[in-house]
Amino acid sequence: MKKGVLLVNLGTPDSNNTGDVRKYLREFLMDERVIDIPFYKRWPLVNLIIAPFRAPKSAKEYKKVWTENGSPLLFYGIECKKLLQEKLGEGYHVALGMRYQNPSIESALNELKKQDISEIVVVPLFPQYASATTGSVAQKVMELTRNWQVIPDVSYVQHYHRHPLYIKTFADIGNKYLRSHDYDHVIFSFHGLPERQIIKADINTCCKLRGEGGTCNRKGYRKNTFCYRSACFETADLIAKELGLPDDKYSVCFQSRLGKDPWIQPYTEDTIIDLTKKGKKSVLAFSPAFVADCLETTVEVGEEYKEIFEENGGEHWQLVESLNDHPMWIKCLEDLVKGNEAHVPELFD
Ligand SMILES: C=CC1=C(C)c2cc3[nH]c(cc4nc(cc5[nH]c(cc1n2)c(C)c5CCC(=O)O)C(CCC(=O)O)=C4C)c(C)c3C=C
Ligand SMILES: [Fe+2]
Ligand SMILES: [Fe+2]
Repeated sequence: MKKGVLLVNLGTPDSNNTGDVRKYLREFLMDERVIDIPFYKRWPLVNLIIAPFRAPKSAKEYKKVWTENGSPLLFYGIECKKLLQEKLGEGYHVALGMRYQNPSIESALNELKKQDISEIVVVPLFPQYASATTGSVAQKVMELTRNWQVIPDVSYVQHYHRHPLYIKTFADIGNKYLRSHDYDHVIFSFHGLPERQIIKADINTCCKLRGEGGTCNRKGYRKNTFCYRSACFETADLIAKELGLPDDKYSVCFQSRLGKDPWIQPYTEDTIIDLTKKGKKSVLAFSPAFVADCLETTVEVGEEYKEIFEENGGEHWQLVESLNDHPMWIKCLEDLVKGNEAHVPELFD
């Protein structure tokens, strides 16, 4: 019998046309774990306001990242699936599903069902746990498998922001830039989340106890590995340690806010403006919540934040590209599938 592996990323539109982008946004944002408000409020907000108004603007941005291979998020997903399959060999069958749009998680599970599979390891392509991403993937897999005649043994990789190979791969890619230019500062810009969502996930009270709108920043936050905000700060500290960056040489911030509710802070835009006020002229920007390049890295960090930096007096802005199909990242995926205990680096002991 083979072991099944289900790689899952967020998903991307089928094409960069406004219609497909609108369809994608509707499916994505109607997920109750993403916009976590009651259905009767979510439906009009998504279908009558956000999706129709955002789709044309987003389609323009998707056109900028689209390549001859389509969306990079999907392209690198397919590459990772192929390379991981080669690495794992015949005892495994690797399938790829997207939480929203295509290839769907349902199609990937059906592919696995046709194999002689005894168990499935689900690897969400999100290093830091969030209910909106990892949680949503787990819920979908449970919904889809609950009526199978033979329910497989399914396990979930919940987070891997501490995995040394994930950390080292980002450091390796970043080092390429650090060796060739003397940067004044480094930023780690993570995808944001509504503040209320991390409060809801606050199983160890790390956010609530730290006050200031529920913050749990910096040292001593290691207990709750399911707090997205904590995990982001820890990720940045681990990459910075690997790069040998002193504390005052890097900042952590959160991008991609949607809507008017407070999201986790500091916001990337504010951090950039702050840095320019402090006279920082050259900045290297990591975006480690993403394991593949996508709209949020290439356009948002690589172009939009660069513009803000330059408008405010900055001179040199460089995005560190994502893990994509880096061999050390594929090795990390192999470790995650095989349940190899990641050595947890001791940061603060
Ligand atoms: C890295 C993990 C991600 C978290 C956490 C996340 C939460 C989250 N996102 C939105 C709204 C949007 N996100 C969009 C794009 C997008 N988001 C992620 C990942 C996470 N999202 C990725 C990988 C991408 C890029 C997809 C691609 O095809 O390139 C978008 C759509 C883009 C746009 O129209 O500008 C929206 C909208 C919310 C509300 C949320 C948490 C609640
Ligand atoms: Fe997102
Ligand atoms: Fe927290």
